[in-house]
Formats: sequence, C-alpha cells, structure tokens
Amino acid sequence: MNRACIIFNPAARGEKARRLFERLRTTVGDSTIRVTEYPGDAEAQTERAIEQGFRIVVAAGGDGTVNEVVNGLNGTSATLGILPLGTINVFAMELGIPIRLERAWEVIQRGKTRKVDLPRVGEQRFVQLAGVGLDAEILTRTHWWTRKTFGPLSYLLAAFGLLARAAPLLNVTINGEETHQGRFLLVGNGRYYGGRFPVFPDAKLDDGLLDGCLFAELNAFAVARYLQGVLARRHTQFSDVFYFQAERLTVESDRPVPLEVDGELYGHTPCSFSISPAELEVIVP
Ligand SMILES: Nc1ncnc2c1ncn2[C@@H]1O[C@H](COP(=O)(O)OP(=O)(O)OP(=O)(O)O)[C@@H](O)[C@H]1O
Repeated sequence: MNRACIIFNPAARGEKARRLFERLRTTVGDSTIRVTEYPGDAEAQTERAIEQGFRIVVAAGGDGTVNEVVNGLNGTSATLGILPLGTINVFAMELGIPIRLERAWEVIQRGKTRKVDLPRVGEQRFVQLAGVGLDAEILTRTHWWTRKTFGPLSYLLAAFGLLARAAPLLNVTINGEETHQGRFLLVGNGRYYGGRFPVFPDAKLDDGLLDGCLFAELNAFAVARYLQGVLARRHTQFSDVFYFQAERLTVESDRPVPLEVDGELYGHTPCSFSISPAELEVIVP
C-alpha cells in the first residue's frame, strides 16, 4: 500500500470518536495518524500531508471530515480513503464501505479504487449532498452541544419553530435554461440523504450529473407527507416535488437563505452548483 496519512476527527460522533483513538492506533499499526484540533483543521492537515508526499489521505470521521479532506486534496491526484467514525457516514454508506473500523481498514489496505464525480457549490467541493432552506436553517438554530445532548430531538424542535413561518421562495435555474420555484432544495451526488433515505433515486456517483429535489411547500403537513413519500420511494411522483438532473444550477431568493454542504453550514443564497465528472479517486470495497 502507498503511504497513507490518516486524519482523525476526535469530535466526530458527538465527541464519541475520541474514545476510538486507541482502537484506531492498534488497527492501523505504524501508519501515520494526525488528530484534528478544530473545525476546518482536516482540510489544513490534508494540504500538509500532500505537501509531505502522502499519496493517500484517509478521513477518519463522518461526512464533515470527508468533506474537509476532499477540499484539502484540492484537485490533486491523491486518493481518498474513509474510516467511517461519524454519526451517520452517508458517503461511506453510499460506497458500501463497512462501518466496522477493522473491516474498513482492510478495504483501505486492499486499495481498490474508483473515480467519482465531485460536485461544488461556488468553489466548495462536497461529496454527498447539499441543502438550501429547511435543513440548513435547522443547523443555524441548533448549537453543537444541543445536538450532542439531545441528538435528533434537537433537530425536531428547531424544525417545529421553522415550519410555523413562511419560508422564502427559491428560484432554481437548471443548466441556465428553465427556472422552477420551491421552498426547499436538496442537491445530491449519490442516492442517500441523512441515512439510508433514497431522496435521489436516479443518482449515480459517476454519471456527471447533480440530482435535485425541489419541494414546493414548507409546512408541517407537507413535510410529513414528503417524509412519508421518501420512505415509500414515491416522493418523486408528487405534483409538488420537482425531481431533476443537471450539470449546473443556480439558486436565488429575495432574501439570503442558508445553505449546508455534507451536513455543515456553508453560506447562503445566491449560489451556483456545478459538477466535475470523475474528479475524485476513492478507495472502495
Ligand atoms: N478537534 C475538533 N474539535 C471540534 N470540532 C472538530 C474537530 N475536528 C473536526 N471538527 C468538526 O467536527 C464536525 C463533525 O464532524 P463529522 O461530520 O466528521 O462527524 P459527525 O457529524 O459525527 O458525522 P456525520 O456528518 O457523518 O453524521 C465537523 O464540523 C468538523 O469540522
């Protein structure tokens, strides 16, 4: 195996990953492990690892850590490895990477790779998904310690507050051609959102296309119906859900609406999405 640098996020899984350090150390033997010290540090540490000649950088954490490592790779030809130590690990799930640390490390040692597309919003790369509206608003309203203490309940409470108000209208222009309106947009590279929920049923990681789901309504009743639709794999047939595939899209609104990428807050509207086909090489089972 080429020289790998493992970037470990002790704050993943609501700080529970910290307890896995010794197990990680034992599993990876004398491979290099670097521990992140603050949010954003995985990106800086990845850039350093590349300068030092590492050809494989392994994100040991959740989707946020993978996102930072990918942004640190910054278009270089180095390969991404994943040890899924986060809460949900949607991208690892999408790639079929085992959740058990020792098995995920075996996958990295075998070193089989695959090329996947890399979407961007502005200059920021993301691996799995982005959201404009509801989910990003919820992140603005839940502090990390409430998330850590109350888990999914903190999201639910924030959502109740938000759904009582009218959400701004989003104008989504696809491939510079047609514009559609809605109040909540999800953009995906793979099929899953937030777990094994197939919000983007036609998505492929290597088709050169972004998948989008634009929801027209945003009140408690509509959201409950959308959730049911996703679980029953019928939401793309709803008349108030617009499902599409695109090479690029822009989102505009009367007032700034927050945006999240791979589960972390990142800016607000207006924003533009694009995708680079087969830009990322990643180790897979
Ligand atoms: N040393 C650190 N102290 C505090 N936060 C950190 C540190 N290192 C990284 N972070 C931040 O931890 C956050 C959560 O990381 P990550 O997404 O990997 O885990 P997760 O939320 O448990 O997983 P998932 O997104 O898959 O559910 C990221 O925003 C990252 O920037």
